[in-house]
Amino acid sequence: MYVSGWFLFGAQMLFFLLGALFFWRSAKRKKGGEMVSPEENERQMQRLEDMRRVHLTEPLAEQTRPASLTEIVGQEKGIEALRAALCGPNPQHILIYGPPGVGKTAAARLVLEEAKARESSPFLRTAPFVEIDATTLQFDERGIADPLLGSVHDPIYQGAGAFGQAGIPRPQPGAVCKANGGVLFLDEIGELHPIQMNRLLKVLEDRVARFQSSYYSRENKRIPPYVHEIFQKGMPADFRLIGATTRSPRELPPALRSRCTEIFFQPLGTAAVEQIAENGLKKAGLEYDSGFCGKIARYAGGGRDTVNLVQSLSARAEMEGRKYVTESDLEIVAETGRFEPRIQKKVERKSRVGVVNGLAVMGGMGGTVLTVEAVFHKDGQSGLQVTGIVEEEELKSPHGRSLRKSNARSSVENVLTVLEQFGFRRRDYTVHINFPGGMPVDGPSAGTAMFLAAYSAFTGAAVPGDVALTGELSLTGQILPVGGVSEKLAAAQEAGVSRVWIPKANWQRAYGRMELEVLCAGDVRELLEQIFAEKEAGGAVLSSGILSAEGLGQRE
Ligand SMILES: Nc1ncnc2c1ncn2[C@@H]1O[C@H](COP(=O)(O)OP(=O)(O)OP(=O)(O)O)[C@@H](O)[C@H]1O
Repeated sequence: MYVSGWFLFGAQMLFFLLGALFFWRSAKRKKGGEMVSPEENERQMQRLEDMRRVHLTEPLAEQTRPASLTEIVGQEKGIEALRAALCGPNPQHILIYGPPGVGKTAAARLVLEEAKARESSPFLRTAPFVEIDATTLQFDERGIADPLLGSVHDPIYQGAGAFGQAGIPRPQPGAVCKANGGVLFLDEIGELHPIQMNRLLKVLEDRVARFQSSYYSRENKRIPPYVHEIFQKGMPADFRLIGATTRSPRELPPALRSRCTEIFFQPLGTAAVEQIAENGLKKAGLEYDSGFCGKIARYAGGGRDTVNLVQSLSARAEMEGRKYVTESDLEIVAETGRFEPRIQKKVERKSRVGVVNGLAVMGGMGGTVLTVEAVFHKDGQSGLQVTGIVEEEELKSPHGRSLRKSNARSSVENVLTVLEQFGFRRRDYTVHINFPGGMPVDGPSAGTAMFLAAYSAFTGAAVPGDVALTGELSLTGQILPVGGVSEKLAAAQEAGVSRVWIPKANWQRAYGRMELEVLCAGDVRELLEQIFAEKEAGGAVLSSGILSAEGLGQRE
């Protein structure tokens, strides 16, 4: 019993000494800044080296990435605006709107390179381009980790590190500081959490990112001077913001919009997609029959889709040891990649009664042609039916979900009131207005198209199929200005429209240089005079050029 007591005491002492030795050694290492043993460090360095030695070939998507602004197809006006906003002596913050995969990121990256090469630009040759995607930023109210704005690594989260043991909070710079002196490209900026957005706006204003921590004290002598400096004066964050979004302008905070130059990138038309396909096939060294790029354009909605398709085509050809690609390759690739053929809405050129092409903008996705159909029955009854509209549309945003109600129905009511100026009496007619295609219809800007369809159905005057219109209608028949005219004109051109009427107040000289004819009118009488000028419909033309129900023998 006596011997075993001594034995136990000896074992305890040995255990204690070994523990003390271990803690002494590790404390010594940490004091010298050594967090891991030299052997472990060596092992990890070797692992990194081994990983770096592995190289796959450069994906075609990288090879085909535009290397200069001239290689970006179909965005000439957007690029011109980007250059003006960023390449001068006083670069602006910028917002780029446009559908996915049409070259927004590629253009932003390249325009900084161009700015850097200019003498007058404040961007140095070393100016960084820092890219971050707002959809990957998770908002954390405690701000423990914020890759965009930066955060403070408090000692409690630093564990056994030197700063943690000394109780020193450690500022972690975010993308706003990493972009100092260059460009911060924030993709999908519309998805940013509202609190993060407000903080970002503050950084834009101050050009400094500020850090706070309850562990920070000015009196703490153990805090290194550079950390004191950061807590007291902030960290420089002097950059130009380029935000890109697929949302429409009204979905972005006005406070952000008012600080930025807004630039719109267009959806890519068939010709642009064909050009991108051709460039991609050439870079991949593939041969193809003439007309093949046009077939690719049937499946690809944008530049990224095109590059992806070309990449898959190239992979197929390579697997089979071929240097050419065929239509059957394209069909297989499109089928397996679920590339749906693009519905290329082309307008019918023939004149029809009660059928008119309107124009609309679908969020950030660009313009589209929207058909309006009207049927009037003179059956001595009064009735109005509006069909084909999406009455309610759910909008998702970082603020939550909201419902947007279509006001197409009330716009039709306005249209009928204006039509009363032309002899229409509600009590005598059952009116049916239809919007084929089930699209969310923004009533007001489709006002003139609805009016023309109703006027045509009422009078029996056929409307040429290659005409399209946009414009809001007032109760007195004035045509009021609308938004998104450029996008609408691009969509009209793509759909084969040859003449478009827009509100007088929207007229710009540049529209006069477009392939299609752009005309404008201030009120419905002017519009009707222009559309039906010298054109016989139902055998009756009024001296003013405006057709009346009386003159035409209305459809019963
Ligand atoms: N207009 C274009 N001209 C030439 N290539 C294009 C064009 N648009 C897209 N591409 C090709 O698609 C790739 C992806 O385009 P990019 O990332 O610039 O699109 P994005 O508009 O920024 O899309 P997202 O909104 O999805 O980020 C580019 O690297 C390029 O290869």
